[in-house]
Amino acid sequence: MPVPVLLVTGFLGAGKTTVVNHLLAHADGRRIAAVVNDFGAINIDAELIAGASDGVVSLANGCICCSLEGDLLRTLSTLLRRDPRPEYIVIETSGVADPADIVRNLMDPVILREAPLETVLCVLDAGTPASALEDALVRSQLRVADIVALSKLDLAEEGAGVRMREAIRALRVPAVVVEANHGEIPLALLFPAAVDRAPTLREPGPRRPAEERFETLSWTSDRPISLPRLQQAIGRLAPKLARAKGLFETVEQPGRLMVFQFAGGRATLAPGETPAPGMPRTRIVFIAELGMLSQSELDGLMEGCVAGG
Ligand SMILES: Nc1nc2c(ncn2[C@@H]2O[C@H](COP(=O)(O)OP(=O)(O)OP(=O)(O)O)[C@@H](O)[C@H]2O)c(=O)[nH]1
Repeated sequence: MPVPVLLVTGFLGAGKTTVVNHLLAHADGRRIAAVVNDFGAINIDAELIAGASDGVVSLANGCICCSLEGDLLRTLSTLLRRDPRPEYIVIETSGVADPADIVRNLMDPVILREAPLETVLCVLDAGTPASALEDALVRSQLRVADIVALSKLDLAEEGAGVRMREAIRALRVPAVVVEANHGEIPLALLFPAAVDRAPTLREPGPRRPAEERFETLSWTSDRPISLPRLQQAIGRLAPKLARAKGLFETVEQPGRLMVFQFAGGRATLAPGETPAPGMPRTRIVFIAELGMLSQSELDGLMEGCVAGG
């Protein structure tokens, strides 16, 4: 039996991991394998994806639309050889990935037969400004979508949903648009009931490598972080950042990890798990357009956040 693949795309911080997490948490016993690609050296997303019924495979330190394309195909082959075989495979791309290249790779005849690309889901922050919808990467992510999930409607202005639907229609995106409240999308929509039909052949657009536009810097430490100092540092870094996320222990609440997210100009903190032995207590990745942020500037600001720093 072929294993249908769901490809989840969408810009940095749009809400892809939230959708994948929701999907895995509502798998109802279905074996769903997740392949998660974080562009940086540390794959925070793989750690944030909990409750995966058939394991999470993490692809880090590169982008599956650029340098890791071979890794993706090898990973899929390995997943297909698992016993028992997964019933579904979800691939979460990094927010900087142009899915056109991934779709092209998934059109490989063997993969298409064994793990056909069933659905491409693009998660779109409902608060995305009109100008950002003109961005070539965002357009490419939208253009390959079968379904566009509008996230963060709870944070967006009134009427944002209607405006986004109109904007998507104006871009001639041939997708079904749904609302995803904190990642809530019915599984049946993403993996329609198995029908005996040939997989859809797709014609992706031109290549646009993500690694030429964004870079990921990371910062790790074994010392806890002072929250007020971190807030100050993030305030200074914010204008340069496209996205940041990480896990850290605070001076204020030792022994417990906090999950830090910076997306769409908004920073949030949520309680996380207890720190795993052997892992640095603080791991944060920062994604910026090339040349916007240097490692030395980042190190300087972040070193100032640790206790006694
Ligand atoms: N209020 C609100 N927050 C949301 C919603 N969906 C996602 N978020 C938050 O948005 C932030 C980014 O969500 P992620 O799911 O990590 O985004 P992502 O697209 O996986 O991010 P990258 O993989 O780094 O590009 C997190 O803090 C989420 O909790 C939503 O519907 N409402």
